Amino acid sequence: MSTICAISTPVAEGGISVIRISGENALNVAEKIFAPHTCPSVAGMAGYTCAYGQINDNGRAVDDGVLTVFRAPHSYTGEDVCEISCHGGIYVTKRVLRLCLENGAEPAQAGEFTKRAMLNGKLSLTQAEAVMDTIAAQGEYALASANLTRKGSLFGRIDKVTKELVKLLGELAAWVDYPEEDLPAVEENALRESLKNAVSVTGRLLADSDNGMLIKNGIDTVIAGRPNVGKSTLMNLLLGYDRSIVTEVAGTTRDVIEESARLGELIFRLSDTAGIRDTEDKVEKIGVEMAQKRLEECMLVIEVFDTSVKPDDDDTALLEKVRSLGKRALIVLNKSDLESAVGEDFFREYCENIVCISAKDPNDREKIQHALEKIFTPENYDADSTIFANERQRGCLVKANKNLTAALEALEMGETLDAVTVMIDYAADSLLELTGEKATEAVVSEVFSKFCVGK
Ligand SMILES: Nc1nc2c(c(=O)[nH]1)N(C=O)[C@@H](CNc1ccc(C(=O)N[C@@H](CCC(=O)O)C(=O)O)cc1)CN2
Ligand SMILES: Nc1nc2c(ncn2[C@@H]2O[C@H](COP(=O)(O)OP(=O)(O)OP(=O)(O)O)[C@@H](O)[C@H]2O)c(=O)[nH]1
Ligand SMILES: [Mg+2]
Repeated sequence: MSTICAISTPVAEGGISVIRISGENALNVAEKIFAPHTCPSVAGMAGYTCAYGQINDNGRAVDDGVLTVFRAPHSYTGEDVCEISCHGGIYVTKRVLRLCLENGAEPAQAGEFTKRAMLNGKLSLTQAEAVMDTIAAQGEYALASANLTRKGSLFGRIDKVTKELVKLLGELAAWVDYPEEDLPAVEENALRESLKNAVSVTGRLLADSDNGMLIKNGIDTVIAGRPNVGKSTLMNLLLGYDRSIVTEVAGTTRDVIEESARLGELIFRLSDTAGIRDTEDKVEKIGVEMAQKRLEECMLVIEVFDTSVKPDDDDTALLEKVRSLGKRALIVLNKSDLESAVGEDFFREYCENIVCISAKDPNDREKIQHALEKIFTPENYDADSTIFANERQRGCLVKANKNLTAALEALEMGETLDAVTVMIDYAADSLLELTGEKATEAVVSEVFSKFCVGK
């Protein structure tokens, strides 16, 4: 395999930059451009050692720097790796990269270091994806999840099910192909139990993947309520700046206003919507329809009520709708600075998460944060098992889960074992694609194309 090189730090001015070289010629390339001061030769350097020295272009000094050596197979990629850290100027960094290219290394493709790590058995495909999640993580939960997956927790869970399915397939194949042999008959009960277990594990992973996506992309949240209750005021409070227009006119917000807010460790993708009510106004009507649609799609509803007036039919309709959709919800009883016309009790039967605030009071932002953290605490969604699924992994899981469910049904209906076998086969394939053990070149390329060069 060729020897590749790339700048592995951001191409921006900084303290130092790292140029990474990987492949069987890595030490030869480094030898040609780096003259160590602190040891006799690059070729003599052991793995996990470094040297201070001079970076040279045909004997002309380019910079002084530090060379770190990793010896195959003990490196990130599993190959010989040399890392040159030079001063962190954009020009000098690119100059060192060019030197590497002129001395026998080839430019790395996006994600190629990690791809090689995978090809050399250092990482599974899901672990490689977790490397990317680690880089993208913007908070403690996201980092913890990515770390779990990188350490192999997702791979381990899938691998266990896959191994069982493959074993099952082996037994089924032997039984179907050589019925005359005196093989132990496939025990239908045992088969059913294995399938049930596989359905449940994949189902559980799918449920967890929602949480993974939620931590990664932000919680898709709709702020709903009838006109004038203070939805836009609340939106602005959560954002910390005035994004939505606030007026005393009912029907002010007509479009869906979307913006991300970070509260503690959680990121919320907030949508401020038009107040839901019957209206003849053409524009407002469209806004109300959009609000209803978003309400059905979202992951969390913040239901806002004006407690200075008695709840009306629109309020009750919203409470009932959210309850019947089974959404995670927070009830915000707003305008607590005014005299109250309705008690908390009225709302409690609809949802247990209730908070009383005045959206005009900046101090009350914290109350909302605490209430939301309670809904999304790690205990409430089992952060330990949170799997950082992305769309690709999710797609594979959905396929596997569907086929396993179908196989189980077929078995219950008394279909032939041939038919059942085909479905288990599909399911196993999807799981092997998930972990990368049987992913096509196209799938692997797609995954790594999302990486940056130098990773
Ligand atoms: N300078 C530097 N820092 C870095 C990286 C790097 O490539 N270079 N990494 C790049 O992302 C991450 C660390 N990744 C690494 C993963 C494995 C090995 C390694 O030497 N593995 C050996 C030993 C394993 C063991 O004993 O636990 C091996 O696999 O045999 C090194 C770095 C983060 N920091
Ligand atoms: N006294 C008091 N007034 C508030 C509070 N929150 C919002 N308001 C006022 O209520 C009025 C309506 O606020 P908005 O935030 O525009 O209400 P909305 O729910 O977005 O209304 P629409 O966009 O029309 O659906 C404005 O005059 C706000 O200043 C509060 O906590 N206390
Ligand atoms: Mg509004």
